[in-house]
Amino acid sequence: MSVQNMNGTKVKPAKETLPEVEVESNGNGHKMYSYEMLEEIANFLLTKTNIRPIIGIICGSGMGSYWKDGSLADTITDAERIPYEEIPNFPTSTVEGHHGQLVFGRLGEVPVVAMQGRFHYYEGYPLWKCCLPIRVMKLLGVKTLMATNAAGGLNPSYKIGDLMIVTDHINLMGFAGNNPLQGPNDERFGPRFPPMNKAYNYEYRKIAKKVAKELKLDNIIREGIYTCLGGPNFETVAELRMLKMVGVDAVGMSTVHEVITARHCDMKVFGLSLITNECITNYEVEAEANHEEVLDVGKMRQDLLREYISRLVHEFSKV
Ligand SMILES: O=P(O)(O)O[C@@H]1C[C@H](O)[C@@H](CO)O1
Ligand code: HPA
Repeated sequence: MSVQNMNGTKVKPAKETLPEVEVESNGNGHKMYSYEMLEEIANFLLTKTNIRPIIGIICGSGMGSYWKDGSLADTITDAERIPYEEIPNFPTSTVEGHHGQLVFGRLGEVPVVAMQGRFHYYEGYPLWKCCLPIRVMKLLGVKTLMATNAAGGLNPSYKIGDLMIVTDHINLMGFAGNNPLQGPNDERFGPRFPPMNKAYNYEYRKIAKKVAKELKLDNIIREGIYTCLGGPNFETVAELRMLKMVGVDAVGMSTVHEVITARHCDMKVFGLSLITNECITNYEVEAEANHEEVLDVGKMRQDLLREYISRLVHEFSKV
């Protein structure tokens, strides 16, 4: 459901959030959920479904979360949908294009759980809370995270509608001292100082390129470096020029902290960006980035994404 704001733009109405039960301080003014609380959330979900997912999929903006018919999350069979509002102590989605539910079911034979809607820093959630579902997935038995996102194409050779296999990321928010792993470390999830040089699984990336070739997607498949800014504003020309200089290929507002959280708890990760708009690095250009275009490109590519990701799930499940 959406309402119009004063400018006539469609926005999601604010939802009432459940009262938070916060038990541990992360030493930075924020409170975090304990391992036991996350276990409670996972156990609650396990009572709601018989599906035991091994792959978790995060649907990016407009990529299965908004366009109800034919979207990736709607392709899942034996689907059991659990709205975020019904999950105790779970955040809620506030962004248009992020439906706000977990979908348990199967893609082919493979048991999966899809997040039809993710949480972003700009919604007001601290990074650890944006990433809470990843740890819940881990406790559900998920071994592999497939994080998809909509992103602006900064690499000049990229075109709108291209798919970028993420080879690596630059954690810009981390440079500014903001990290989802900040605070006391619970070794049951992972080590205090996790390595990040193998963030995006090499084998998966090879498979993704092979499958893209088989599906004749060679002309739209790219590989590159993603970075996340806090949002919600899109970037200035000067910011984009700077990001280009340091080797960024695609710019978004998510994924990096999710991947860090997933790697911390030893999940294997695959990242995929849909290039939904061109990053404008020239003051003479009239066009402006906007969320509607992001959602429209998601819709334009939904059939292709559904086919590609379903194939990848099948291949990844064999590794
Ligand atoms: O959830 P993702 O990262 O796919 O969403 C991108 C970033 C912003 O949330 C939004 C901007 O249009 O799309
Ligand atoms: O150009 C962008 N910048 C940041 N986030 C985005 N998400 C989609 N497009 C963009």
